[in-house]
Amino acid sequence: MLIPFSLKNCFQLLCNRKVPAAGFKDTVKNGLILQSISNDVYQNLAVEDWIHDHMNLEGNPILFLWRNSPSVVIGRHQNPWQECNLNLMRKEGVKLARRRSGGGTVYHDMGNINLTFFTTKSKYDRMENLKLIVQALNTVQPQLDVQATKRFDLLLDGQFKISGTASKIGRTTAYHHCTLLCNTDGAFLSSLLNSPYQGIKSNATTSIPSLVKNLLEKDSTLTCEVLMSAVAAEYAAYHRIDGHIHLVDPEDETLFPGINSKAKDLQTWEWVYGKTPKFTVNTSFNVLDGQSCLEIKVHIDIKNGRIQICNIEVPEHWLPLEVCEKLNSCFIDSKFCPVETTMLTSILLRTCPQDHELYKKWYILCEKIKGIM
Ligand SMILES: Nc1ncnc2c1ncn2[C@@H]1O[C@H](COP(=O)(O)OP(=O)(O)OP(=O)(O)O)[C@@H](O)[C@H]1O
Repeated sequence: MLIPFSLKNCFQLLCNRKVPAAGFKDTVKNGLILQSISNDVYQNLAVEDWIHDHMNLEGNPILFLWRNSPSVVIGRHQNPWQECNLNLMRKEGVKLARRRSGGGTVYHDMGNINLTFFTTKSKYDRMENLKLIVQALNTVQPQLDVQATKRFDLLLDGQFKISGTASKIGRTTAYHHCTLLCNTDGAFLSSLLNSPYQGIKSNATTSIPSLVKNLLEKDSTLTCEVLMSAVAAEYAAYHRIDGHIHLVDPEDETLFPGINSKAKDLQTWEWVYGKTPKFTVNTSFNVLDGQSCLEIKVHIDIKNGRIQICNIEVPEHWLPLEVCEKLNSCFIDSKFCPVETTMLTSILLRTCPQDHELYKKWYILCEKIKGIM
């Protein structure tokens, strides 16, 4: 008996089943195309996690299309302080997300499409997916010169990056996700992906900056909507599946049981900042001492996003050693993150020296150090 087609049927049958139910193959027609109705980066990344963890993709590849409100997305093994301007992001309300896949940092906004290709591990093939995108682009605009590179980027006119790739390979399933720049704010992208922090040393993966360009600059008809439809049509033709794009709500627990807790996990400080590979900061700054300038040196070791060692070197005549050591120890175990500095501020204020002059110096140093977090 053929089961009437509904997305919920598909999901229930594909979840945790080694073999699709009898008749089901005809129903799902060997694959699905989904599009998120949410523009929240954490919710959309949670859909990826959920599909990766729960679905049987044997013979049933899935294409997931999604877009986000302004967000910077770092790779699994990256250091956000090295990759982006966190202060600017906070000021402008740009979200920071750490994805589960490796690779470099990309900027998402509503002018950027994200495409996730889910397959079994054995069917995972990034070049095949990129060729499919190129084919879709050529269908809507045959004059476009787009090539896939060995690094799995897509280049326009041989030099401008329009797509970056990353992937996650699990025990049985895998996904390849990539971006596609249609009409992104390029100037904003550049300023956000420019770290102002000095003196960071780490083994984290570093991004490889490229010149980027929007497809819309080449042809004003190449909007995100047009490109999403074109890729979906190409995908359907390639896999010989129903080309209908199913809209999904990443908050729908009846479709994705447990998904909201996945989205919550992706937003935690422990995941976004705490997963940063250990790193050190060696920096210095000047403070005024009457008419002259004093150099203050700072060395900080950070592990799991928390300060393990903090050494502030100040000329003793300016701030007595015992006061400086007290300040160092206040920073130990605090989260290296400006969002968390309100808590740190209260600790620092509770422990600051009573003496008015010392208090002023203590305060200047605290503000300078918080500025590098
Ligand atoms: N949405 C985007 N689409 C394409 N390129 C982007 C986008 N956002 C930023 N970029 C460019 O890509 C650079 C990062 O590229 P990088 O190769 O390090 O990472 P990636 O493309 O995510 O993945 P991978 O490291 O796996 O290739 C950024 O510095 C910027 O020049």
